[in-house]
Amino acid sequence: MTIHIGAKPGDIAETVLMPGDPRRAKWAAEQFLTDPVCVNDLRGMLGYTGTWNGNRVTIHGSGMGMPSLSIYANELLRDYGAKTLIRIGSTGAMQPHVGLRDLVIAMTCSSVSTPSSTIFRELSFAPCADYGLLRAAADAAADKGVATHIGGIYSSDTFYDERPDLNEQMTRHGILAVEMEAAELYTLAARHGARALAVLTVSDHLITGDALEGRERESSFADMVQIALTAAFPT
Ligand SMILES: O=P(O)(O)O[C@H]1O[C@H](CO)[C@@H](O)[C@H]1O
Ligand SMILES: O=c1cc[nH]c(=O)[nH]1
Repeated sequence: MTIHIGAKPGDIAETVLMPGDPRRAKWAAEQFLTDPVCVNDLRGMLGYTGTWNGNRVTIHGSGMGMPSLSIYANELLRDYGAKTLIRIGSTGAMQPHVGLRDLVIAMTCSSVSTPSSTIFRELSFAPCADYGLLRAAADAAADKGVATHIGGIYSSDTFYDERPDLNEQMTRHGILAVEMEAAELYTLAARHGARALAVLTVSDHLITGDALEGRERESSFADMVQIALTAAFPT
């Protein structure tokens, strides 16, 4: 047990899927895992371990924003020996050609800051995905026929953003979409010699203002979870 995760040693699998929303962790575990067992509920941050196609997997919430994800990812990597972390999250599209329900796989993550920024001082560290996971997720998405965009994303510290000028610069520089956790996830994985990837579903569009309804979210989130699992355990 750590300060924020109540799981016993051995309760957490080496592969962990991390949605921001703890209830998405419960939903995904119930939908996709065989014999899921709740291994953490401290602070309501749910984590489940079960198997997928015979492979042991944990699905654990990260909370919203990099400070929250950083706590859980640090403890999963340092104290529970996690080796592969895949974020499964929602994202807001920043390009006209990226549509609602499309998948975005984050190759790199730009940010204004992350909880790790202070250790880099003058260095502008470039958090990037594990290439093997990225390639496997791209293959899985292609096999499934899901519209998918692979490239740079923006990991923001704010949901209610007051910098339209910054968003304009990111759109201008090809950033596909915005979310709030992946840059720190990639940085921590690099520090701990682990693999990380973010597979995201477009839930809303910053340019058009369109947004998915609740039911539509569920079905497109299912594609994302399946693709993340297939990427973690390619056949
Ligand atoms: O759907 P999740 O995984 O929570 O991800 C996105 O949604 C939250 C904001 O509503 C932030 O956590 C953002 O990254
Ligand atoms: O962080 C997020 C997630 C979804 N949509 C957004 O606009 N921002």
